Amino acid sequence: MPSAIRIHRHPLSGHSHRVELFAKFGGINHELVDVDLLSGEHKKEPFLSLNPAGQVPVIEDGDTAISDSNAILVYLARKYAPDWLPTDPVLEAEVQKFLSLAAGDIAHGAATARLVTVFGAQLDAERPKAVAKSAFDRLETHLDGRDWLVGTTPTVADVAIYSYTAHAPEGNVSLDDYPNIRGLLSRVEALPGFVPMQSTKVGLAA
Ligand SMILES: O=C(O)/C=C/C(=O)CC(=O)C(=O)O
Repeated sequence: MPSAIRIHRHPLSGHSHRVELFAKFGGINHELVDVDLLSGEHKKEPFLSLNPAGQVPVIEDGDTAISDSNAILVYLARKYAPDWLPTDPVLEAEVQKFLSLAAGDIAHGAATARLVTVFGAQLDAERPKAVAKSAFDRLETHLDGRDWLVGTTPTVADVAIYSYTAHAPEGNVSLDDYPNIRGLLSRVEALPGFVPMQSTKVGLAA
């Protein structure tokens, strides 16, 4: 049996959660390594040798270190759980589109709005809330008549979108107007191996 991959993460980070979630869904042997963001562990050695960008998550798989949550999902799917990443070029491009959405308007929208309430970030929440609403409007329309974002089975796209979308209400972005999105979140939560992200308003600001 290959040795466990190490997932360096923070329990309140949605980027970290998507990697942990996928490791569970893919049945990938892993261990979680908590990074103390409060003390700035991610901005010092030895963490910076793993990821010079100073961000969680990072995985170590043997001698290989990979950062960027979506890059990690693609790596893990290709290596350990290929059913989660289509090889058809059109479907793969569709998956990539949603990974870009997760790294773009979801990160700058719902995730950033949550930074204010959970982590006490000093920024105006109105702009990220508007970005979140625009992204969710598009997702809601896309999901009309679909169970999953791409194709007929769950892919890494659904995992990448899940964490910050499910936790958008923590940033005061309501999901009440988005029944299709709530349906997708419920389907993800019903998959074998699902683990919730820690949900608390006691974050770094506390
Ligand atoms: O790995 C990513 O895709 C992005 C990570 C970050 O932006 C770091 C964070 O701020 C976070 O973990 O939420």
